[in-house]
Amino acid sequence: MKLICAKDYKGMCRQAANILSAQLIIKPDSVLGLATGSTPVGIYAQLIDWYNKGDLSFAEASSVNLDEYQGLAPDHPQSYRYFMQHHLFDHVDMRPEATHVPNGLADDSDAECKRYNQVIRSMNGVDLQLLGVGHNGHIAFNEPGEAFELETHLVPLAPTTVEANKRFFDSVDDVPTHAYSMGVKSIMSAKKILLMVSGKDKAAVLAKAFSGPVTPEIPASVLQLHPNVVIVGDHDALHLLMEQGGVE
Ligand SMILES: N[C@@H]1[C@@H](O)[C@H](O)[C@@H](COP(=O)(O)O)O[C@@H]1O
Repeated sequence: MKLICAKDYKGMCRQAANILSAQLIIKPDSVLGLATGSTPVGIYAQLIDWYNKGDLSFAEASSVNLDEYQGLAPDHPQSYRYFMQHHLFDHVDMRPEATHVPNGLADDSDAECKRYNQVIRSMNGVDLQLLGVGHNGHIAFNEPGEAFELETHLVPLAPTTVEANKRFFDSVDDVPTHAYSMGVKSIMSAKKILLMVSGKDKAAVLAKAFSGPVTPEIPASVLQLHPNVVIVGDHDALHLLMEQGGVE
């Protein structure tokens, strides 16, 4: 596990964008596992900037997103499909048919999970998986207590996750109660994982995840078992983990 500590959010986004763009330069047809949330907004902005300067192309790449709220249409401003269009896809040369996000409006949730697993399998593995972490240690929408062997599944969101995400909606009642999420097993099959963490409020969970035991109660702790993880964060998020010496 490698730890990169930047002084602030801007610096960490630049470092993370360096890693993702190096991946695309070395392997232009990379399969990128992409994430949503407020943390990755800055890496996408940096990548768009480099794309506009002609330094980067997504033309041969494809992508698979971690999750999507059940019940939200792709053009709903809080859907993760909308987020990806708005923060990345609409601004770069990624082929629209090469971008994949679960369908929040699927009638049959079991069939949608199977379809999405099939999409992931047909891509022969994710080359680089971008990840954030929730305050309770969730990765994608894998909430505490969920089995590590799950692939894409429908998740009832933890009350703390609904609470944390209500800032994006008009009221807490508008936050969907369920989401489609890649499972821990799908995430762990990526060849490389780039975990981004920012802010003081993530410091405690990060330290628990990487200097404590591997346990489904803190889903991010499973990343200790992955052979190729880079954590990129700002000092606010990483200082506790570094003090505890949790990462060699
Ligand atoms: N499903 C997403 C996660 O993929 C994300 O990592 C988490 C943290 O988001 P933020 O980066 O806004 O703190 O929020 C959501 O629950």
